Amino acid sequence: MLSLEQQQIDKFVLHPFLLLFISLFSICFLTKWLCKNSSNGRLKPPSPPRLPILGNLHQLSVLSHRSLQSLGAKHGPLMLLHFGRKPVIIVQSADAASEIMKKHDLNFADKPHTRTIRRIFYDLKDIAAAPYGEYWRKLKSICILQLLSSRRVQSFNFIRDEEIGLLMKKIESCCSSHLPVNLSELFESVTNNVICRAAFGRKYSEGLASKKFLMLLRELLHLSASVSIGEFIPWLSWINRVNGFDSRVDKTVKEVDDFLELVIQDHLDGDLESDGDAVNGESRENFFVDILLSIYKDNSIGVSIDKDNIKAIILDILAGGTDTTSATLEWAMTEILKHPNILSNLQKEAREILKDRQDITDDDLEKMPYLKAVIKETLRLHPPIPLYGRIAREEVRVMGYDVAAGTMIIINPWAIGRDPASWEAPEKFEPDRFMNSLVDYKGQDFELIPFGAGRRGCPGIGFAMASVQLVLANIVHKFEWNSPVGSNLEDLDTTEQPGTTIHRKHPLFAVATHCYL
Ligand code: HEM
Repeated sequence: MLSLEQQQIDKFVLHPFLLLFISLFSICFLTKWLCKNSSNGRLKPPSPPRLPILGNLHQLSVLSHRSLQSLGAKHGPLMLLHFGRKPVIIVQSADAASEIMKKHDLNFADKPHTRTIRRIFYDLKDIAAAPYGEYWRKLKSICILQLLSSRRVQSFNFIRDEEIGLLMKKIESCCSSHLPVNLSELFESVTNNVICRAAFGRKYSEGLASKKFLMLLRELLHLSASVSIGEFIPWLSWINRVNGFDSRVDKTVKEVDDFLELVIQDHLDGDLESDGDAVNGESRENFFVDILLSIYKDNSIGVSIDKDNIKAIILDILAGGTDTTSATLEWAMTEILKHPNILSNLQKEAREILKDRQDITDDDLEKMPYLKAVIKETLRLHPPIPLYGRIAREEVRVMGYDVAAGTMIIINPWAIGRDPASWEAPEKFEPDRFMNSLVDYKGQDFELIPFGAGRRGCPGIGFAMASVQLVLANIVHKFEWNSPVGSNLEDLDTTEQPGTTIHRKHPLFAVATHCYL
């Protein structure tokens, strides 16, 4: 007789036929899984099922960073999608981003572009879309060493001071008439004025011709952000010809080119001083157009640059620097107003440093760690460019998966900034998390990469941050803030407007209740 114990053990001892069946079933399952995830012996990243023709395009909403985050939660931080038939790898964790932009940075140093980007940026003669190579290297070094070096950024301090002074006056006049301030509009205009004065030596915000240029710039940004279905499903390219998109691009490109041609000619002829908004007495060799023209004239960098190169670089700087900076200000102020304790911490920090002084200097900013923490927290939760791309130049293995040459890579800094694997309470706006932390946004810490990283990382961080810090410090120091009648600051709407740069859907209005000017 078998003991009860022995009988129970026997229940778990498998019959040899059952064992064989389970082994065969496992081998079949494994082979099927491997076949699905590999081709020609290559192991592909996990991938959601796709539709014929569309691939995974139907799974993307207009706020693609959000749809990709949800898909990534199911399929992992490195995921393969298909846009039409085009394979696209989505990167959504700090580790995966570090593999792309640190370990294999050289291999992923090419940038994707659309047909519209090629048209707008003079056949990729700019910096941001230029293919990796000698030409891009030379332009990037002009950008880092000459246009956007910290010395050059400092040399524009007087422009920032003047423009922020004007901004304060506009807010003050709303304050005395108890009118709500359209902060979104003011942020757009101050960042535009600063960048135009640095680029051209004058601003383009007043007068008919200037306003037209601003509208053109807005249209250009809008068009360059539009990705048509024909990019991924080539036989549908005709749609853009029929719906008027192509002719809209042609018209805007022509008008922007005419405008830039005039600006360049003015600078070549030395006509700048005749303009009403010209910077009085400021040495002209500081402005971006003049620096580029002197390189063009002496042919001093080893590759020749022509007028189209200059126009493309200037457009890059205007397109890449204006919208992103104003979006950062908009989101920072939205979060500050939503969190009254953060506003009062910022005011306390500024007022303790300034005592009875009114004007904030660069030295004061150095002593404002809480302000810097608020800006980092803003860029973590609201990176202005929530998705940016790279192209694999050669086949390479990333996190154990094979990535074929030519594959497009999309990095999602928005999802990475909210990844619970990197951040505690990721959805909360808590600047204090940065107070005793060395994590920074300069491209070394892959959990916070709003400016990208590696060779193609943003060269404009110093330029952008100089304005963001000074505007925010002044706004919180010089005014008390409240919500417009009938609304509550804590309930401020944070809906996003789709685009390459993510702004608020609705402009940010607030009431400046007390002014310390
Ligand atoms: C808050 C403001 C800004 C943000 C969030 C931002 C973000 C970015 C990002 C994500 C990239 C792509 C990085 C990559 O692929 O790794 C980039 C590239 C670039 N940015 Fe910025 N940017 C800002 C301000 C500026 C400013 C003020 C300028 C110039 C005045 C500028 C000029 C450029 C240029 C020229 C590139 C192309 C670099 C290359 O391809 O090598 N950016 N930026």
